[in-house]
Amino acid sequence: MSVLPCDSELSQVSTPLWGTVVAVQANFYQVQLEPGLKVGKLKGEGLEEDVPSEHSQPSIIQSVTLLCTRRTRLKKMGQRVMVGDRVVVEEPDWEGERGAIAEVLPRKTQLDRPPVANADEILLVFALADPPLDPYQLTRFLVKAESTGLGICLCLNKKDLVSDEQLQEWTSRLRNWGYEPVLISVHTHEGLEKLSQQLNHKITILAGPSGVGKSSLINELIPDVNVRVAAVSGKLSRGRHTTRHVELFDLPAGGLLADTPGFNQPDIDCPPEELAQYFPEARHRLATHRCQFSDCLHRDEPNCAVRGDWERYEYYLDLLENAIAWQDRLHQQADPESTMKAKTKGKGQTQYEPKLESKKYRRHSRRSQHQALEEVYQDSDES
Ligand SMILES: Nc1nc2c(ncn2[C@@H]2O[C@H](COP(=O)(O)OP(=O)(O)OP(=O)(O)O)[C@@H](O)[C@H]2O)c(=O)[nH]1
Ligand SMILES: [Zn+2]
Repeated sequence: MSVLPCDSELSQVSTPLWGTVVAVQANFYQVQLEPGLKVGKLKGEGLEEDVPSEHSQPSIIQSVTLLCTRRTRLKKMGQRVMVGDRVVVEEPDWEGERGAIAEVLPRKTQLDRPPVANADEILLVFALADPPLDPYQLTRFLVKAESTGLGICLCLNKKDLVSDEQLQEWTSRLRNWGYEPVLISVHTHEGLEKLSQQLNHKITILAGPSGVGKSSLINELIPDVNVRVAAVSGKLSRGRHTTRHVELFDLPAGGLLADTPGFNQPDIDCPPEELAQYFPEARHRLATHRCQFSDCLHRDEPNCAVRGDWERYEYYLDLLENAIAWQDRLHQQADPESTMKAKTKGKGQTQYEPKLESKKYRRHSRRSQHQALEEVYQDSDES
């Protein structure tokens, strides 16, 4: 802990203290205080105990983390405290490194999976090779990232494993999708400086499939963290059961990075009519042209502005089925009888039978239904 005397800023002596929640463990919150002022002197550094008086010296305290509880009042209000929350801390116990969260500031953004408040950006990491870059999987991740409304930084790692031609091909292909990838190699350090600049002073959520080098990248960006790295083959991916545990790491140049295994298998759980907005190619088309029908799903409707020969249109159609399946499931959960029709049997008994699926969303492939089921199981597994 560094303590810098600073007489000139006496007027700013800070109670309450402000901080950012960097980790949540049961009912405890690690709050990293913003560099600020404290009246008094620190024990254990040859200084006497904290006794505020007119002779007390104010000190700037940098990078102090306090283990905090949440004030009962917040609990009663049902105020949730999330990683990334900006909070007011009261009653700091400097020696015991404890405190109490008295207030949560309004959130700029909020993600529920993973649970992170105030994130600015998603850093989506894929590898150019080993594992091979799969455009469909990349699209799923991109759509999921787009649906959060946060900024997206697409980063392609393992540049050292591919030829210049392949790099060129991927770059121009992704530009056509609407993305400008940052090409890096954690092994050779290429591109890392540019990437670090991109992350400065932001809360960034790291996402990407297993084996692409996320842990290696964290270790490189934050040298004292030491996140486990393993060979691609024979390694269990970081388990789903840690999904809800999110921690923010301090980036040396300012900014926080959240490592979130929970993003490894993105489900497409958005309303079908929103999906096109998550494809930059479709977004651009809709910015200049209109479909004939305002509720067009851009499949086979006449005079559709989105349908066309852009590369990912087939992926759009596929993910649309996922989104429709998700919405059907949601309707079913909300009102189980809505997908059943009543049939009167003899003796006045009523029995429910499944209705045909609603007209508008009738085209389900076996594949999307199968995926939907998998997702249901995943969800129940996690809760
Ligand atoms: N050739 C090459 N290999 C890399 C590079 N970055 C990481 N790797 C290797 O890729 C493998 C996987 O790296 P990890 O950092 O564990 O990948 P991860 O994304 O954290 O994987 P999960 O923990 O499963 O999510 C390791 O063997 C790394 O040494 C790179 O730039 N070039
Ligand atoms: Zn359309």
